[in-house]
Amino acid sequence: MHRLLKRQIKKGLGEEYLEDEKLQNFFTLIGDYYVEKDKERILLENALVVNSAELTETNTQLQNMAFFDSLTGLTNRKLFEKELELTLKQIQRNKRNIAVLFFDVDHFKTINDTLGHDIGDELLITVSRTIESRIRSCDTLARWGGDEFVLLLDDLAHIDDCSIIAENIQKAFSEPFDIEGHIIKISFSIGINVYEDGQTALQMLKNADIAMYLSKEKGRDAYSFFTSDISKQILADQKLNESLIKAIDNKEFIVLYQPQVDIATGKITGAEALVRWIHPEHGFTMPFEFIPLAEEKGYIVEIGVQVLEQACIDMKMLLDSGYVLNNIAVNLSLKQIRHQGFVQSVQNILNSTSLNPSYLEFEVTETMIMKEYEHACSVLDTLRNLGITLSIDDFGTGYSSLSYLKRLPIQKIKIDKSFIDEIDRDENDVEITKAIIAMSHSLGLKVLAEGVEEESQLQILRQLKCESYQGYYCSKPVAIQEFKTLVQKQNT
Ligand SMILES: Nc1nc2c(ncn2[C@@H]2O[C@@H]3COP(=O)(O)O[C@H]4[C@@H](O)[C@H](n5cnc6c(=O)[nH]c(N)nc65)O[C@@H]4COP(=O)(O)O[C@H]3[C@H]2O)c(=O)[nH]1
Repeated sequence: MHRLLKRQIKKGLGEEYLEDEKLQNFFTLIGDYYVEKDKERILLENALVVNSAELTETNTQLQNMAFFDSLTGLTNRKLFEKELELTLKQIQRNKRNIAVLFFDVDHFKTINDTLGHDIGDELLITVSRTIESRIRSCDTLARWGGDEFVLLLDDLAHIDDCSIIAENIQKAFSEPFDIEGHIIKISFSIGINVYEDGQTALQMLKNADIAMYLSKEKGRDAYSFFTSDISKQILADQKLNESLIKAIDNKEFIVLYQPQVDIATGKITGAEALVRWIHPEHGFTMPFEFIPLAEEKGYIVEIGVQVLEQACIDMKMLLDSGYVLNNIAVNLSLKQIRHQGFVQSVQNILNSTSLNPSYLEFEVTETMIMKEYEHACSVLDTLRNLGITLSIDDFGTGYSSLSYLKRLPIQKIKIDKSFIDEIDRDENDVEITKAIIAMSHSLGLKVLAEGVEEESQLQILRQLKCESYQGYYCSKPVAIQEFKTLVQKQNT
């Protein structure tokens, strides 16, 4: 027992209380709690002013403060940890299945920021009551902090019951809630750790938290079980994240160029700029290995600036050296379009590199535009007004809706590689490609076919009056020097 406590118990309540086991436990816990919170002294004095008749009531109040969350009334973190430790001790003697579930409310910050903290608080109370209504009395639900909750499932008949309970809870949140007139729909990212021999309370909680992050990566509104593979994956992601931050500072990215070819003349008319990362340890790293994380974390905004700058510098150099080319195409991500300073940074790069905007083309995908249609349209209108060309990448894999195409300030459609792969064997692909080309032409748009690898594919595209293509048939993406050689060879 804490020395100060001992002294105060002796002074306030008498020596005999020192032997009271219940009281010792109670005070030790309270002492622990407030030592952490730096409020030990105040609470101890409060606790010891009481006489024995008042002790029970004061105990209850103090216990409430120390072990329960004041907003939701749920068990708090401290008590949950103690209960979990106790349960783990019990299962050494009496074997049974237990699991810890870690819950995080998806996008809670947005709700708090937009609707205010009072609504956020009400929502957390509703969340608590709703989860409570879906669990058994032997389970313990606690508020971990902020918008995080933990659940201890005790005495599970079968491990699979964890999934059933998680799905049941998800189902309880499938309909929106009415919080003081605001209709709010929420979901959870859930991580599950099923107890395995030797695990400590801390490990169980940490593992459930790691599994919760996997659910976030899956796109939220999901539950995931902890496995040692996940742990490796999360560690690898953390490492990738750290090296990506360094890569931006150290400018470790290079830009390759894939030729775009006029089908009628066979001449290279432009190129698509494709980023590569020269990782200091792993070397040449392809976009699929880092672009998804860069998009998720928002680093794509800075990487995009570096790629755009390099592409504009190289295009200007090519034009100044006498190469006859029409365009340099650069991929855009949704995060870039959303970024407030994006249009200004494009303007700055065009100014500093002195590239005429009519040579620059931005590629956007249908899916990206549909996610934020109004805002995307307004940014694309501004870019178009600067004189930049806009094209739709991966066409045919998203919405492919005529009405939205009509509204967008685009000049070119890039037919997705998946329609070209078997165009020389599959009549359906020929029909789809024919329809896309006819529709694009009727809207006054040019068409480029992606992923052309064979002469037989090119022949069909020629018959279908597709203007240009890109693909390994001409060249893989190459460094600027090699691109220059290709243009010299092909265009003379
Ligand atoms: N098998 C095969 N593949 C072909 C052929 N022709 C082209 N490709 C590949 O198809 C991808 C075309 O780029 P994308 O659709 O814009 O798809 C790009 C784009 O979405 C993204 N990406 C690349 N660079 C950037 C960038 O600077 N910014 C952003 N936001 N995304 C980028 O990464 C994706 C993949 O880029 P890459 O790995 O360079 O892969 C490139 C290219 O190498 C072919 O004939 N056969």
